[in-house]
Amino acid sequence: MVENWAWLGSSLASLMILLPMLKMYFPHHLQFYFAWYSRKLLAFFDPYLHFTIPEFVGERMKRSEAFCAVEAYLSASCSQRARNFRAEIGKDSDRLLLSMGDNEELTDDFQGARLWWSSRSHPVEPSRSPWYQTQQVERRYYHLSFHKRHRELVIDSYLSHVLREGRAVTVSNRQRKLFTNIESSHWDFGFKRSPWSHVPFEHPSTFDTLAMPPAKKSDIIDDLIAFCNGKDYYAKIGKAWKRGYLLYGPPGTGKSTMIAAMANFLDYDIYDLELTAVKSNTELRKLFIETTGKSIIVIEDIDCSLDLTGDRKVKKKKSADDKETEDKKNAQPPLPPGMEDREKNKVTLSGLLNFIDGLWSACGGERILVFTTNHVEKLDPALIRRGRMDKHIEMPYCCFEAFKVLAKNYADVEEHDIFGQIKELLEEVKITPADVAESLMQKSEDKGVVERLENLVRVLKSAKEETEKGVANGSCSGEEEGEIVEDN
Ligand SMILES: Nc1ncnc2c1ncn2[C@@H]1O[C@H](COP(=O)(O)OP(=O)(O)OP(=O)(O)O)[C@@H](O)[C@H]1O
Ligand SMILES: [Mg+2]
Repeated sequence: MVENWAWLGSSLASLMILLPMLKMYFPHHLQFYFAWYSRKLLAFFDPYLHFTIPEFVGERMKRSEAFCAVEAYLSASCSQRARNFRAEIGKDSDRLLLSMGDNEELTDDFQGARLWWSSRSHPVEPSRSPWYQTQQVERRYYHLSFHKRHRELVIDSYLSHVLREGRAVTVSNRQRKLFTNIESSHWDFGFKRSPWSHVPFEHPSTFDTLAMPPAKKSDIIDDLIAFCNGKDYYAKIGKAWKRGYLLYGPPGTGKSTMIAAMANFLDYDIYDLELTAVKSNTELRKLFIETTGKSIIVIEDIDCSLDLTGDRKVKKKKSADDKETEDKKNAQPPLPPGMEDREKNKVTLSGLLNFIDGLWSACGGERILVFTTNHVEKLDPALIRRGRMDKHIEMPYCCFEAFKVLAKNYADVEEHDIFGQIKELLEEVKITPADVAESLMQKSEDKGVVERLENLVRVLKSAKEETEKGVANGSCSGEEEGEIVEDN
């Protein structure tokens, strides 16, 4: 019975939509009366309310965000219950996205209310405007019916539930991207080109394959989970929903690998910001505004990116040296025009600090900032203080626990007699996970597990000899406790 009412209601609603197309056949005054009376009739008999969500909206016929969210929301139940599908290849994706086919109907239950969704389409009237001609022959829309006693529930809760869930499905279906900034001379906002270019993000690193002490790893995972579930908490404490991580340690200890693992864990995009290609603080802000939520913004090797370290000191010293500098400048010939711009336009420490936690940093929400460095001691304390870089993570040399992860990944071995010897050597020798991984890597078919473990023992022994030789000669190998090895 209920279904019959819903059917009657939705049929009359469809008639309303089709009415404009009947204008060719009905005189204008009749069209008006017909529509008016049928609406009255519908309201009198039909206890059901109806929503229509068209695919394209606005003068420019943009695809409606609400339509996309509903489509994604219904795609989950559609793959299980529908008999008639539409399948499309998602943008930048190699997956088929399923949606309801024409005239397909689905029911949905929400907090005790039953709702009916259907997918419809109607032919497109040819445009009279010579400027706007569309290629489409039909226009799709979703139709929702429910009993009027659920009006408040649907308007207050159900529709936001559909939007939220639909957006979440869209995020998980999307092909994640790795962005990099384009030189500003190639930016073209007139044609709505972004200052970022991108490729699909396909790095396979995960926290399972990341070699580091387990306690440290689970601490980072817990921190990430708390961040991505913390929308309400951040709002409550009045803090922008973002978190900064500083990853520091010698080359080859897995800083970049960790960033990829973080992105895969959280299902985020990555914006890899090449700071040396950014000419000014204004450009930096523009780049930031063009990033989206659910992303990690990375600045690798922050100590090498720009001369950010001395900026504040320079400012302080400046007043004392002002006169002297001014005199020197006056004595020198003027810089050529291009060079003058370069001198003026560069990213400064205060520009970068603004980028991290100024007013603009709150736009978009749900963003993680990661800085990496081999030389943490060179960074200005203002740049990495808690609140800007909230969590400092040292990426250490390879310990036995980390080795076990690498042995499992690279050689498929979890326990072996040689492990004892390796454990002792790792306690005496500083070696990066990258070097251990290289020794364990299978380079030819005939190299078995034992050969690869023995190869690692050889590498560790020769590293130990090197260190001992260095100590005997009284020369420092540059690898004292806590010291960071120079990247040659
Ligand atoms: N902790 C680790 N866990 C798993 N693999 C690692 C780890 N550290 C290094 N590797 C391996 O070594 C290679 C180099 O690591 P990665 O590029 O992450 O080092 P990095 O710390 O970013 O070095 P750099 O400071 O030179 O940028 C990676 O491709 C990865 O295979
Ligand atoms: Mg790196």
